[in-house]
Amino acid sequence: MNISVVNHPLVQHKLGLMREGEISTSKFRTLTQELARLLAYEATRDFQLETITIDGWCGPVEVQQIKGKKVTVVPILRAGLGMLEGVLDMIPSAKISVVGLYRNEETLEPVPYFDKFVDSLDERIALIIDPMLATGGSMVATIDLLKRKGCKQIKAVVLVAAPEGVKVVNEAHPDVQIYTASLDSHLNEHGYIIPGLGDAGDKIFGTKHV
Ligand SMILES: O=P(O)(O)OC[C@H]1O[C@H](OP(=O)(O)OP(=O)(O)O)[C@H](O)[C@@H]1O
Ligand SMILES: O=c1cc[nH]c(=O)[nH]1
Ligand SMILES: [Mg+2]
Repeated sequence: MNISVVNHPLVQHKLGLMREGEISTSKFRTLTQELARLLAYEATRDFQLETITIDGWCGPVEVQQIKGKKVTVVPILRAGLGMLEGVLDMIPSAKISVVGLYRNEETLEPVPYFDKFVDSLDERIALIIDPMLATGGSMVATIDLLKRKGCKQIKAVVLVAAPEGVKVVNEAHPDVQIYTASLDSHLNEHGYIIPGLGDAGDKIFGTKHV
């Protein structure tokens, strides 16, 4: 399976804090951004470097810089917005493409309602961000959209993934690597990840799930 579970102690500790049932909106939001930063760090580990010479304080000095990688970060609305600032902290020059999808709570199918992509997607690596990968429908739909626009290099960064969703993404798009803080147990009968985090969008935005 194309999945990297980031087992760094900071990641696991912060994820543990997020699982608290009565967590406040403010704490959940802060931890989402912190985890997004750490997962972005891992998801960019294979970016290549090149050596260049710059004018240093005592003359020319060789330094390393990331080689020709243009990045677009792709938050899936709404909940993906909760990770955006954290990822941009690590990749400040990234351009942002937005995909709006919500999951129909009865059919569990993704319903598209918005998209806006940056240009030159064929030259960019896309980092899709969404806290939850449940059935995988929303992630597959987003990857489909990006590929249709010419994007060739795509990674998915999620806080928590369900095995069912990972399988769906792997089967549809075996070239897409998934980075996550946890591969959880399973989905319940409503398509929620167990143990999961509950409804991440509602927790980030402070809306009540009824
Ligand atoms: O893997 P899937 O089964 O497709 O489910 C995951 C999707 O569901 C959630 O979004 P939701 O539909 O709740 O929208 P929201 O972000 O607006 O709350 C989550 O943020 C993912 O986008
Ligand atoms: O567990 C889940 C599944 C979908 N969306 C969420 O926010 N949480
Ligand atoms: Mg939601």
